[in-house]
Amino acid sequence: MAQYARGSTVAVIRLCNPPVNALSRAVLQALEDGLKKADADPSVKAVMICGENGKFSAGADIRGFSSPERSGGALGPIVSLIESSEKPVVAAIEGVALGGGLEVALGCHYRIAHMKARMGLPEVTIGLLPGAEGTQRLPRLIGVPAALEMITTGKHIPATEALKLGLVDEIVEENTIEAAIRLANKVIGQPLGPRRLSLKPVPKLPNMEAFLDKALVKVKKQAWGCLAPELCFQAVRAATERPFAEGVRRERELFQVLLSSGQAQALQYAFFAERAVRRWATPSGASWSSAAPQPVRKAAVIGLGTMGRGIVTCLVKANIPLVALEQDLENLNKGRKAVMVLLEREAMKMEGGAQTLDFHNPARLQFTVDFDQLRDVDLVIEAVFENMALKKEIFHKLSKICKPGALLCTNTSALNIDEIASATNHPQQVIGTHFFSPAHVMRLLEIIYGRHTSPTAIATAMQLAKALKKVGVVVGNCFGFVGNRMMFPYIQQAVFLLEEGSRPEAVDQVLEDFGFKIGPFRMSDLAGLDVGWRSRKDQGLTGPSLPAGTPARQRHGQRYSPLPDLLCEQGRFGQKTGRGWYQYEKAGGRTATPDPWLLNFLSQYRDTHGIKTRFIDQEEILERCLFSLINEGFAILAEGIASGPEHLDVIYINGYGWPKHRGGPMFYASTVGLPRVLAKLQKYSEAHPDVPGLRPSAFLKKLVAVGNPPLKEWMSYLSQQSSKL
Ligand SMILES: CCCCCCCC/C=C\C=C\CC(=O)SCCNC(=O)CCNC(=O)[C@H](O)C(C)(C)COP(=O)(O)OP(=O)(O)OC[C@H]1O[C@@H](n2cnc3c(N)ncnc32)[C@H](O)[C@@H]1OP(=O)(O)O
Repeated sequence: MAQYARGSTVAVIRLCNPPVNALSRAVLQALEDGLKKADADPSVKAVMICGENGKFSAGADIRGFSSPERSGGALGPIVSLIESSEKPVVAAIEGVALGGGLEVALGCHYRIAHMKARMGLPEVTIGLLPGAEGTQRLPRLIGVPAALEMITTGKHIPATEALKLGLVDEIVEENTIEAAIRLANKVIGQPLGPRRLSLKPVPKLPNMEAFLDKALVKVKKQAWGCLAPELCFQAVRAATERPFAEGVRRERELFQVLLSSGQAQALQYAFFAERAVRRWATPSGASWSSAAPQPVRKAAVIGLGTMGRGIVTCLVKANIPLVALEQDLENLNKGRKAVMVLLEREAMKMEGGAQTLDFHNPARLQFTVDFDQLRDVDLVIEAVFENMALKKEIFHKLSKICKPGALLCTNTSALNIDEIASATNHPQQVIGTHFFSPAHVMRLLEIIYGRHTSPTAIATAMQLAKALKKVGVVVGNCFGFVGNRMMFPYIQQAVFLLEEGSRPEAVDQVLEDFGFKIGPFRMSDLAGLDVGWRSRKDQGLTGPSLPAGTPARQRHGQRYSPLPDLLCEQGRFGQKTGRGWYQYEKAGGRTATPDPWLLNFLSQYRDTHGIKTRFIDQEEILERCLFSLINEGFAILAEGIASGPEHLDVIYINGYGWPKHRGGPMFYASTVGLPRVLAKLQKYSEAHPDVPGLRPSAFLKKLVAVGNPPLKEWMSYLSQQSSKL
């Protein structure tokens, strides 16, 4: 809704639709009614538009785009109505003015913003473009380069930057509403023509064509298979080439293309999925609604290897006082230097912003080898080597040293949280916090509760994720948790495809064309093949503990590929050694080129094992890799390891480079259609009966049997008893 109130000369229209004043159909109707009322009232000389509860508006109601009665359609004409008003209209921007909200403000003749307000046209991030004439008005107001940047990236800009760009006329530190009413009174009677953006020309650039050509290259490069950025670009280009009305027509055409694209639906699903995972729950009944976090006033990180360094950097950025601990002075000094380099870099990126990094102050960041320094911390994140015995030793020590109630987190990517917790006297305070490398960059934090983890511990870890500006996803305890567990069959299929006749670059290409930033072999080379090798040795799948006489390509009666082990035995660990699935210019090099040695090696391997090489097409590569990953996802859901498909999707988008415009693996499966996923898995499983990862999960079969219900109904088909937790 929108409330209409009339002062002595200025009518106030207040958008109200909590929590963010999204522009629903009802809000738009009320806005239009208010404008018409103000127009018809001779005592009203000016109009002020603002939002309730200190927020202007977060734009169109995103849920409306996927509902049969779409909400966005009516906005463009209302923005025109505002602009054509014969009485001055002032926008009072507090909190956020985003998307359609900013487009409303662009229709106003004047814009005044609070210092702390943020503005942006983030439609591109949900697969759309500003469809209420914003792509035509913004370039006229702030020029093509700045408008293009805002529209194609969707970034939010602070009020101070908006003022510099000319997006707002004034910023205030105190009462924005009063300031806007003062401004409205001041401009009564002044000519409105120059204030109507649709009448202004787009500011010229010395070489507009060359600028646009260059900008398009940049947009395409950043878009990575996503349609919206390029169509946003085309809409802005139309503003530079056509009169306003024609530009608006073009904007509408392009908007329609995006609206009906699967990508917009996937991105909007991802938007809500990211919010849905904040409402965590466990099978035992603990949940976000009843658990309260405990404060984290001081934290500690143990281990300053690659992960620990990134974690320290995140905590410092979140302004949490911190103790960083290493086992000896040599490692401490090495770690400290590396942390300082990261922090200096971060500080440079933040230069000019409101926040500064305080990392030279020992009261905020202390380096030590003394466990006693951990006595007063509220939370510890252990980030040492992935070794159970070592982790247990550390947790045993922590349990004795840390104050009662301190949260004990382990950064592990696969190890059993319950076993680690068993080394302490406080298993309820032990929780897994799986960071992704580089930890100060990647948004995902997988939060793993064990059998005894308390709801308070989960709530505190979720609160920590928020403080670190990460997406926390709560999952149950099993080998590899959610992300890596789903990754195992995907990688396994990729390797089996090599055995059968494919090449690393062919497999990578298919998955990169699908939208992954990096295919499975390039990814393994980047992460280091030795990591998986060590884990397989610990599991007794390879190495000295493998019983004599074990068949080379079979473990526990299932198909096994020793290819990655054989590469490791040759010292081919990936980028770090300059050789892996690819060859690199040098050890530590990053440019992967196909390696003739590997092709020769694969061909010998096939000969040794009597494997007949066959041509494998792109469809098979894609389906075997993705459907086995998705299949594992269904098993995870059925076991109650995650409480919904959204959790798996958020994990994959934020931690594993899954293309967001495809909505995550489970959403993707729903778009492919579960009957098709099932049929393909059945086909591949028949061809490879010794590969359990291709055997369709019972839950997938059940969903197909009940008629392929929409994703949001999947979990209702699981009985309570099916959860193994
Ligand atoms: C029929 C054919 C028509 C053809 C012509 C078409 C013409 C189209 C015209 C206009 C088009 C306009 C396009 C748009 O405006 S699209 C929307 C653009 N806006 C956004 O993308 C903003 C999204 N929101 C955010 O970035 C954040 O939510 C923010 C506002 C910054 C607040 O962040 P925070 O404080 O962290 O809070 P939450 O993110 O948790 O949000 C709180 C709850 O509000 C819900 N929310 C937020 N924004 C929207 C929205 N725009 N629509 C619906 N709901 C929204 C959010 O989901 C949270 O609720 P919940 O936790 O229940 O999920």
